[in-house]
Amino acid sequence: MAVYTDITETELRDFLEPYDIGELLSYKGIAEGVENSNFLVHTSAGSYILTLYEKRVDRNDLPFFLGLMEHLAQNGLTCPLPVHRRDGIVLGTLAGRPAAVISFLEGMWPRKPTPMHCREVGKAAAVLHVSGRGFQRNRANALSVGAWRALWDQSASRADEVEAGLGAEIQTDLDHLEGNWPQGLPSGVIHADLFPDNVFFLGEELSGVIDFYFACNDLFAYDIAICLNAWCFERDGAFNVTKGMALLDGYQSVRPLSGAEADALPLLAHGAALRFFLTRLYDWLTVPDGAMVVKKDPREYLRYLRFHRKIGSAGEYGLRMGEAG
Ligand SMILES: Nc1ncnc2c1ncn2[C@@H]1O[C@H](COP(=O)(O)OP(=O)(O)OP(=O)(O)O)[C@@H](O)[C@H]1O
Ligand SMILES: N[C@@H](CCO)C(=O)O
Repeated sequence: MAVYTDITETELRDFLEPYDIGELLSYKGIAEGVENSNFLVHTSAGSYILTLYEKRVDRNDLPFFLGLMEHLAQNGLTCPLPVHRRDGIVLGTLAGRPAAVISFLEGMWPRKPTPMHCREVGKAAAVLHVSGRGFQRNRANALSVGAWRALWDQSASRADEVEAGLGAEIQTDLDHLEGNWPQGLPSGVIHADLFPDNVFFLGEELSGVIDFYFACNDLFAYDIAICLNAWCFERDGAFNVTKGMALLDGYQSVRPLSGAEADALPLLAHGAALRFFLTRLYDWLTVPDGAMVVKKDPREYLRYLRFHRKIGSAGEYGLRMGEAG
């Protein structure tokens, strides 16, 4: 359970007092997620999510994340809305952490994504990219290629605990990705963590996207690369090209890719796999004492990055240029 910081009922009642969301009836920690502490809060007015922002979230970034949710919701993407207090403020402090209340979104995330889910998430990613265009704030991607070496350095000495001989392999990847990372591709606001557990469905309908706490300005195609990793591999580590095709067709039904974006996709997918491998590895080796959190296995992403190294062109992911429908 990702509850790094616990709260008492009294603290919560005091925190909720400036909001117009009725009387507190119950609350409980949410047994999912690895980044922040989340609570489901029931009041006489309905259900809400209370988030206490933890280690990877910089308080100065919160106006970007919370403002972005409002902007996207107003421009065609279904996502949670931050709840404003009576004085208009959306960000407070609870148990020493920055904290916000956001609206509760109905739906379930897909435990076994199908090509239908992949097509819908591809579409939603493109809608997000297009809807984000007028958003006035900017946030650099703190976990892009320039940050990976420092992240690796924090784990490198213990990486053999995960797999012997990993050091040289990851160094080679870092050199290759740093030396070849594309410049000048179309960019804007990206989600940067669009995994199945952040996308809700009601039946076959995508009912909303959550968890904007890695959102940033970066290459649109990098967001697609993250999705290919998160949605299109099977449990046995095999890439499912039918899912890849569905995801890329779904994306291109809203925003077609340029030739340069298509050419860059294998490298971006390789980089995306390394990014999630590195954060998982760091957490695997250093998760805080006392936290109840299900750690994610870095080896899953090690398999993926080994796969991407061998990809010659985006067609191998199922990309069809000029013929998506
Ligand atoms: N607006 C919402 N409506 C309904 N449920 C939500 C909402 N926000 C969060 N949740 C629930 O809380 C869980 C964790 O939320 P979230 O993914 O934002 O946490 P996190 O710690 O940032 O996780 P992650 O590991 O995905 O980064 C979700 O899987 C979902 O069950
Ligand atoms: N989606 C991430 C965790 C949250 O950043 C992962 O699966 O590693």
